[in-house]
Amino acid sequence: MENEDNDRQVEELIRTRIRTLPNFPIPGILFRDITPLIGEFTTFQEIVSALARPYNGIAVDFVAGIEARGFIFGTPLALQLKTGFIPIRRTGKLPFPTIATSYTQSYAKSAIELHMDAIQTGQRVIVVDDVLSSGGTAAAAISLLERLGAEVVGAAFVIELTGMSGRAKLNSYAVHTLARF
Ligand SMILES: O=P(O)(O)OC[C@H]1O[C@H](OP(=O)(O)OP(=O)(O)O)[C@H](O)[C@@H]1O
Ligand SMILES: Nc1ncnc2[nH]cnc12
Repeated sequence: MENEDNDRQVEELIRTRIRTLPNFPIPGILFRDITPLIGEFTTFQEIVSALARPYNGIAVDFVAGIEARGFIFGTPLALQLKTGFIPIRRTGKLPFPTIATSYTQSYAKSAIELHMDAIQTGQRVIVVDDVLSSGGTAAAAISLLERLGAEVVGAAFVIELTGMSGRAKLNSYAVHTLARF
């Protein structure tokens, strides 16, 4: 009950603070700008604590964040859960040998990669990003992690765009989102 009240309060906080801009970055996209959520300490802290809540007491080896906005929430989440952090980056940015994949997300095509030594088989990972929309980005990140033998124990997002079927794309994973639009 206490957790449900907390969840409702955090969802309300996000709904009040998020900034919504039409036609960015391309016509037809209603862009959900998370910068007001991180510009103020208590809001940022509430959001990171809410992201962590389902994983408190669960064995997790790493939080993996997806460039760029996934880094903003992923690194404080890793510190809160006392895990290491794995950056999943756009291709060409990581210096050590990598595995890569290309994907389509809501308004662009892109490619991401992961250092080949980032994970040992069986290590338990949570994937984090700011927005779950089509799920293309998160599914690509999960596929890379699983190619290295990771066990993906959850995928956490600050915002879920419910009309975009990202949750259906990730239906074999435990998806945790803080606010739905
Ligand atoms: O569910 P999807 O349709 O895949 O969309 C979600 C992705 O889109 C945004 O990233 P973007 O590619 O704009 O990159 P950024 O984080 O570098 O801004 C967002 O941060 C997610 O990573
Ligand atoms: N509508 C949207 N707003 C912000 N980030 C997004 N990533 C994918 N779709 C998005």
